[in-house]
Amino acid sequence: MAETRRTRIPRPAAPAPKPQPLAEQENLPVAGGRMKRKGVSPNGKSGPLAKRTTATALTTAAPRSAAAAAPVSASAPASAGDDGAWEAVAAETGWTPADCLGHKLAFAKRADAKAKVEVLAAHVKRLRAAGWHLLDARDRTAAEAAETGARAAAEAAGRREDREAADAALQEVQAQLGAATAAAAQTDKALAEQRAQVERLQSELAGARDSLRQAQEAERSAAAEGQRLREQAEELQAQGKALSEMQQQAQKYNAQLQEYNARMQKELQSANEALARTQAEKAALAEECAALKGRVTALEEQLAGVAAASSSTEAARASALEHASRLRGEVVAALAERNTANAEAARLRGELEAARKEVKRFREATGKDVGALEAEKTARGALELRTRAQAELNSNLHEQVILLREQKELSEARAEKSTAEVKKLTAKVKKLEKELAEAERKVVEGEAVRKRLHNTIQELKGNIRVFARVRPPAAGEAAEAAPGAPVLSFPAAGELAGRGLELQQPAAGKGGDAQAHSFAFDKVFAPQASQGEVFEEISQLVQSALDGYKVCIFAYGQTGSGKTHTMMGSPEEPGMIPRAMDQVFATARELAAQGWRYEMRAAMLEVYNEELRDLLGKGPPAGKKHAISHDDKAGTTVSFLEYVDVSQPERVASLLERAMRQRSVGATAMNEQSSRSHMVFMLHIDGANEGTGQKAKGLLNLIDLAGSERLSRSAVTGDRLKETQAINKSLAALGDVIAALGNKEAHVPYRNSKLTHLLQSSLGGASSKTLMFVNLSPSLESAQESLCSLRFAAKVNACEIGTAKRQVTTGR
Ligand SMILES: Nc1ncnc2c1ncn2[C@@H]1O[C@H](COP(=O)(O)OP(=O)(O)OP(=O)(O)O)[C@@H](O)[C@H]1O
Repeated sequence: MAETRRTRIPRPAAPAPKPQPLAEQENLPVAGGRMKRKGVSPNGKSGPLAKRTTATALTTAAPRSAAAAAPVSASAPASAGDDGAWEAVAAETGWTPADCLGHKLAFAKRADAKAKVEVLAAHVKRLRAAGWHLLDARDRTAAEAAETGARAAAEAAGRREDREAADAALQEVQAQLGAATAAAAQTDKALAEQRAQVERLQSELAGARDSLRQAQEAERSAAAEGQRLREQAEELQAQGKALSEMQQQAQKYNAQLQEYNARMQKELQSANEALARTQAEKAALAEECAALKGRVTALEEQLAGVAAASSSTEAARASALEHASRLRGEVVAALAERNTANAEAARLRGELEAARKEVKRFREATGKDVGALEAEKTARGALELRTRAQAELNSNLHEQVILLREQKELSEARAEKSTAEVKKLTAKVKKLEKELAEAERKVVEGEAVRKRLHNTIQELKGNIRVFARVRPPAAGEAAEAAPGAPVLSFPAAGELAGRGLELQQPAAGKGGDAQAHSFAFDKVFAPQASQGEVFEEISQLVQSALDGYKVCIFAYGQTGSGKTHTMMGSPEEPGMIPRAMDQVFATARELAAQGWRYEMRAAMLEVYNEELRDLLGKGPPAGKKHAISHDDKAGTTVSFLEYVDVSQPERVASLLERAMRQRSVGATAMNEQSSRSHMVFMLHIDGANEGTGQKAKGLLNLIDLAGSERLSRSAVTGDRLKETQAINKSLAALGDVIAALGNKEAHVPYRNSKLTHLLQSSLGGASSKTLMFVNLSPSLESAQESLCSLRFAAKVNACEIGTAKRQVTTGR
């Protein structure tokens, strides 16, 4: 039909669509209908649709008979169509163009030739309309094909350009990455130098502080010694003064005593003399009295003789009377003399009595008698001796005072020297402190640069990273796929050194070939890598939690591949969790110098058979369950979960021990101590900077996942089978979440497992950073499991999750 039409009315041939490469066709975007509807070719010129319009115009312009349709057989539809109006024919007959082409004409038996010709002409018109219609359809299809081809070519060109631009951007990013890495290395070096300088300055400062402390101590002890000596000297001086006063007083008293003694002796002597004189006078008077008594007696005898003789003679009596009167005169005189002597004796007796009284009075007044005076003398002698001794002591003390004064002067000189040294040291300390402050400022600046670079590198590398770690072979464990071909090997040089890993899968049967599978990750740790080396690589990530990021580090791998060893480790070789805690505390202490204060709360729980279990607390009350909730402000919370304040680092070790004891441990055919649950350590970090008013809210999740082995291999039944199914389900859910994040899907199936629901805010959120360890056993019998783990890890590694933003708020 098309060909027939082409002979009658030549139509411009539509350009054949260019065949497109399959890949490009596959890559065609679904959009494009808009251009088709508008009838504009992708290059902007008139496209096939325009051509079709031209062809239609030609057809319309062609002379066509307008004969009316002749009646045909009763079975044929009535013809009323015209040349170009297939739609009219179709409306009239209800045919499709194929019906029309396949229609057989049937004439009425008695129809004459004219009628037949008319029927024929009418059918020819219908056929022509059908032909035109089919040609139009072909043209349209060809035009659409051409349009699609052109658009595909344009889009392919666009995609090529995009790819080239992407390549250029990638190169630029790689160059940036290189530059950033170099800058980071330089900064690290500068930081290390600054740290070394700070350490040197700190040690100098510590030395200077020690010397200063020593000097200050020496100064203090010298001052104390000086003070003690001064006090001693003052005491001695006071003692000396008191002693000299005492001595003076004693001397004065002594002199007084001596004076008094002399006076008393003089008085005693005069009293003794007076006594002796009085006694002598008394004796003389007694003698005179006795002599006078003898004379009186003799005179009385004479008188008696005279009186006797008077009787004999009167004359004699007169003379005798005369003599008697004379004698009487003499007696009177003698009596008067005797009275005088008696009066004198009485006076002397009175004097003696007075002298005695005086002596008595003196004795009473002094309480001393001669013996006492002797004792006084002896005491005075002793006093003199003491005085002499005191004088000696005094002179000794004086010498000591001089000595102490000299010592004091020496100490003062030393103290002055020390003070000068202290001043010098203080100035040095001040200088060192200034240098230290400067160095610390530089460190702070370096720290800020480090953070920036770390985050830039992290952004460039993507916020989900994968590290592979292969444990050493256990005793008796075969680790070769074929002689000399280890199951897991590591490229020692080239681009993949430190990042590449090759797995040799043993031949399936005899004569088969071993298969090699190559993988590349962000980092690969060979069996000899120590815990410290591994931690070194994640320390920056751990640091991010203090900077306000939500960090999630988990260990994935089959049972017995070294997950628990990597995350928890042993007391001899502590794993990532204890090391991370140490680093967090150490860094928090360092950041305190920049005004940061942190509050840290830890919780530990396990996800066992899709149930949460608190490893530190008692768990929910009977009939209740732990419930997970996420809130922008409060972050992730789990009801009835015990959060422990770990601002004191000493508490962490015992917490980890407690949690590990509580963790569900069961035995499988793979590992006698296989952990059958996912263990999650959560550390909430709330930081506030007093100086700047900044606040940072970070979260560190460290997860030891349960073993990922396949059911067939772990040979478990019953409860263990249920456990393994639950583990596999949650691991699959974790993979799905990561894949959905990587594909930027609108819905991320966090709620498909308790583990992913719990980690929702830390996986793929705006401020989250994720690292996965894929732990591998080097054993031959684990090769298949290792391959599964590596494939899972490779899928995770291929995901690119958006740029993380730290949760820092400013302002008070
Ligand atoms: N890097 C390593 N260096 C030395 N020994 C290791 C290393 N990794 C693992 N091991 C040892 O291998 C054994 C199994 O390791 P581990 O218990 O950590 O495995 P796992 O993956 O946690 O197993 P499960 O999933 O059953 O808990 C342990 O005895 C552990 O000490």
